[in-house]
Amino acid sequence: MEYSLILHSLHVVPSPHVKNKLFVFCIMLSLWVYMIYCCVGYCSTMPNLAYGSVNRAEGDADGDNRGSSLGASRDLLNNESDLDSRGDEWEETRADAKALGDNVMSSFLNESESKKLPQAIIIGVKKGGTRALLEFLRLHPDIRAVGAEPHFFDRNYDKGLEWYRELMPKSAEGQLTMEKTPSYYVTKEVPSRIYTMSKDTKLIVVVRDPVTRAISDYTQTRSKKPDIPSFESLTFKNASSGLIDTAWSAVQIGMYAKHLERWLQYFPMGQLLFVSGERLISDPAGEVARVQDFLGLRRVVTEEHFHFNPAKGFPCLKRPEANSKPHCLGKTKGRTHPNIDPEVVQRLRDFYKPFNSRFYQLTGHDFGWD
Ligand SMILES: Nc1ncnc2c1ncn2[C@@H]1O[C@H](COP(=O)(O)OS(=O)(=O)O)[C@@H](OP(=O)(O)O)[C@H]1O
Repeated sequence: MEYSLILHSLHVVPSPHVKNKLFVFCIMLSLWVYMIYCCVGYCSTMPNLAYGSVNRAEGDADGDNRGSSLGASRDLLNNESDLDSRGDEWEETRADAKALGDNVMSSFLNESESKKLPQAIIIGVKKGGTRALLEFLRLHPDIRAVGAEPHFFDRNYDKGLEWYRELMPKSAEGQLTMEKTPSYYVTKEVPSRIYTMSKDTKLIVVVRDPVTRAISDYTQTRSKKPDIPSFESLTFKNASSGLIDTAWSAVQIGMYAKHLERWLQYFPMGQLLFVSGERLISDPAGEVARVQDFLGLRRVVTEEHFHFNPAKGFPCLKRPEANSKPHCLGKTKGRTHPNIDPEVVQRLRDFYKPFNSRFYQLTGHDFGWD
């Protein structure tokens, strides 16, 4: 009896009324799923206001160097930088994890998006303002940028171009792919390697007064290793000679002309853009306009995207369309510098003078550091 009932129920044919209800339910369900994917996809193609996540993560990352996801660190100039950049990578990788999630969703709908090798790279300089520039540019809808520093051309070159491409976010036709790794500018092997990838790569360098840059570099190292010797003693080869120690990376990076000459063996001057780190703070919209022009993009990021925060002393980002609070970079950007003996500062100024003059001559631009 039970057996025949089961058989009967298996062969029950739903009435037309039930069929209609099922049909409508299926349509509603598909529409609902489609709308959710649309919303997520739309969000990921909006200008990327990653500041919030960078900001939060920076607070956590300060003084903590765990979690570098981009391979073993190796700095060709000075080991201390390994420690420095790992902290940055950690905070930036978290911002990227979010971007990656967004990418997965948006590409679900847009099959035409693909990962591309970067057509433009911010190659330096360390402590010049590279993070600020990249975050400003990420507001542009035609730019897709990886937040973490890939260090492909200096530390991870043996992993191959496919490894590098995989790190990039997906981009649609007409969008530019970018990355920033400030150590590229001073690493001997990098110009030829980028040239081998593509001789058309656009190169952006954020430069800043080399003396302030050196102090900023030292401040970052000291925040991780409080016991290092004083800036004054590291500046000189030894106390008695009074000779500047050009082997110290904090000093060496600021000899911009010397490094530029290496790049010019591979790339014409017109393929490099030098952004003033000072103007990036005093007139961010002006500097970003130059960068957008250089990249051949519409001037989308403008004055209305910046808000100067007097407490922080730096411009922060805002989205004019949303009435949201401006987002500033975290506390690892814009640190208070220690007071340095003015005599040592002057010695460094004198040391950099010929390098600066040569740099102004090569770039055709006086950055006003002297
Ligand atoms: N908008 C904004 N907010 C905060 N900080 C800003 C900004 N614009 C430029 N800067 C300057 O950027 C300096 C850090 O440079 P980088 O991002 O190139 O550093 S790093 O090489 O990636 O570690 C950082 O250096 P310090 O002031 O020495 O911390 C800042 O002076």
